[in-house]
Order: sequence, then structure tokens, then C-alpha cells
Amino acid sequence: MAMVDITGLRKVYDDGFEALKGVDLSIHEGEILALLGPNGAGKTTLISAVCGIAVPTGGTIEVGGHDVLRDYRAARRLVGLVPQEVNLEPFEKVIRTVRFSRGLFGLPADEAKIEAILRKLSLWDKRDTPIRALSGGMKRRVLIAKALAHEPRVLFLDEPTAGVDVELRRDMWETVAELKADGVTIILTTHYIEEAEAIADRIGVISAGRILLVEDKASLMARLGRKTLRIDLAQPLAAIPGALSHHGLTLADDGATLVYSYDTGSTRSGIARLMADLTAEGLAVRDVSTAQDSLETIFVGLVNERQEGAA
Ligand SMILES: Nc1ncnc2c1ncn2[C@@H]1O[C@H](COP(=O)(O)OP(=O)(O)OP(=O)(O)O)[C@@H](O)[C@H]1O
Repeated sequence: MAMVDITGLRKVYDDGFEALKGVDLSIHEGEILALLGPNGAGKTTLISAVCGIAVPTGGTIEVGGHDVLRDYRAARRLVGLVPQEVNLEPFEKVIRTVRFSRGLFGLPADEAKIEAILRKLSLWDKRDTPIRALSGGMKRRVLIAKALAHEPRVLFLDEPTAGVDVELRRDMWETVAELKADGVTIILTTHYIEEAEAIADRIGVISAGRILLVEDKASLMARLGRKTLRIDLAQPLAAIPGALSHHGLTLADDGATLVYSYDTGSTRSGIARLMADLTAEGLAVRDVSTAQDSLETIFVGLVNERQEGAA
């Protein structure tokens, strides 16, 4: 069942800028969907429209079967939003901040619920600490606690791990997995492909106000996960020897570097074979390095693929 159903969503801002150009997106109940996109792709605008913060110029959005414009309260009640920026009251205590968020939705006070949320986010010990005395990571947790205070069925996380350290990123991923286990539908935006890879069930790619694709993670990673191996040679080559031609190599740095591209999703990278063939050819290797395709490269590839497909 679709928990969030978005059809033909357009958003033109007051200055005439079209941030969303007809987005169709169906988010299944209980899934984790990662929306990947470069700066300015329209991720925040999309989330804001679902949460009733940005008014759509066209199209429809339903949450749990409720239209977000016509049936705003019922739709909004189902949604929790963890914003990109920390917007907390610095002198307020953690527990009061979270209680207040629940009250905003007109729900009766429920101390057991608030305690459960704070415990889940490892904030119970900090419940009486003022926000300003928390670390940046703890503040992010408070944002999640606030978003969960009214027990939403759908949680939007707008770049939850931008600028956080590796440990906290992993903690966040764990928290998201636990929420999914509780049956919460989760949509998160991110710039990090490894984040999408770590936690998402499906990945959507958005660029310049359009959804380029939405696909199961496994099939997308297999399609996109390419790496480049650079092999610096002790002696530059004038051309790639014929015996190496089947590896699909290219020559860079005036013949001093061989570049090999391989698929991280396949069972065999072909690297061992390539190295053996280099040795057999008598080529001495000075150094090797690998690089993952960046998200940007992937986007460019996707967009080009689309254009070629349309031509
Ligand atoms: N209030 C506004 N008025 C005019 N243009 C806006 C407004 N808010 C956002 N935009 C523009 O709409 C586009 C999409 O912005 P949005 O914040 O949705 O992108 P994003 O994908 O979330 O980017 P980021 O990854 O940088 O957060 C951007 O070009 C932005 O400048």
C-alpha cells in the first residue's frame, strides 16, 4: 500500500523558479526510501510540500489516503519531519522540548511515550539538560525525538547526517533501522551514496526538479557501482600492448598510467587477471590507487543515459 502518493507535483517559487517539475512518487508503507540528489535538486522542497510547509503549484499529495491540502490536519498528523537545520530553543530542557512538540499536534500528554522516545534515542539521561549544553550529535537526536513526539507513521529526515562524524552517522543508521522495525515509513534525503546503500530499501534519484529514477537498492547499486583503478607504471608506454587489449584499459598521464574501470557489483573485478597480464608483459608497476565513482559522475551518467534513451 502507498503510504505517501505524489502525483504531478510542481512547485514554482514566488520569484518564478521552478523547483519541482512534475514529480510522481509512491512511497510504500514500512519502507526506507533514500532520495539522492545534488544541491538544489528539490529534495527539501519535495519534503516541505508533503509536510504542508510549501504549497504546491500543481499536482496532488496524499498521506495515508488524506490529501495534504484538503485534509491537512489528518495528513500532517501522520508525518514527522526532522529538518536539515538545528532549530532548537537553546535554553529549553530536552524533555520539555519534546513534550512541547507533542502538544503542538493537540495530543494529550503521555509521559510514558515521551520517556520511550527519549530512551530510544539515548537521551533519557540528558532529559533535564538544556539544549545549548548538548553536543551537535545530541542536538540531532533531539530533532528526531521532537519529530517522533506525536507518534507519526511517516518520518522525513532531511540530510540527517550532513557534517556528522562516522560514529554518529552509524548511530543514526541504527536508529533509522529500529524505527523501520517499529513500522515507521522513512524517507531520507542525502548526498551520500554510501548512506543510501547502507540503509535504504529503495533509492530515488532527483535532479533539477525531476525524479530520474526510483529503484530497488540492490539493482541500482549493481548498475551504478563502478570503480576506477589507476596503475602508475615505472616506464611510460607509447600504446597499450595488444596482449592487454581485452581489459578495456585507457592510457593517461602521457602513457605513465593505465586506467581500468570495473564493476563493484560483479563477483569478479578482473583485477587479479589484469595484474597477472601486466607482469607477463614485463610491465613494472610503481603504484596503484582506486576511486569510487562520485555521485556527480553517476548523475551525469544517468542524465546522459536518459537523454540518449529519449533521442
Ligand atoms: N523560497 C524559495 N524561493 C525561491 N527559490 C527557492 C526557495 N527555496 C528553494 N529555492 C530553490 O529551489 C531549488 C531547490 O531547492 P531545495 O532546497 O529543495 O533543494 P535540495 O535538493 O534540498 O538542495 P540541498 O541538497 O542543497 O539541500 C534551489 O535552486 C533553491 O535555490
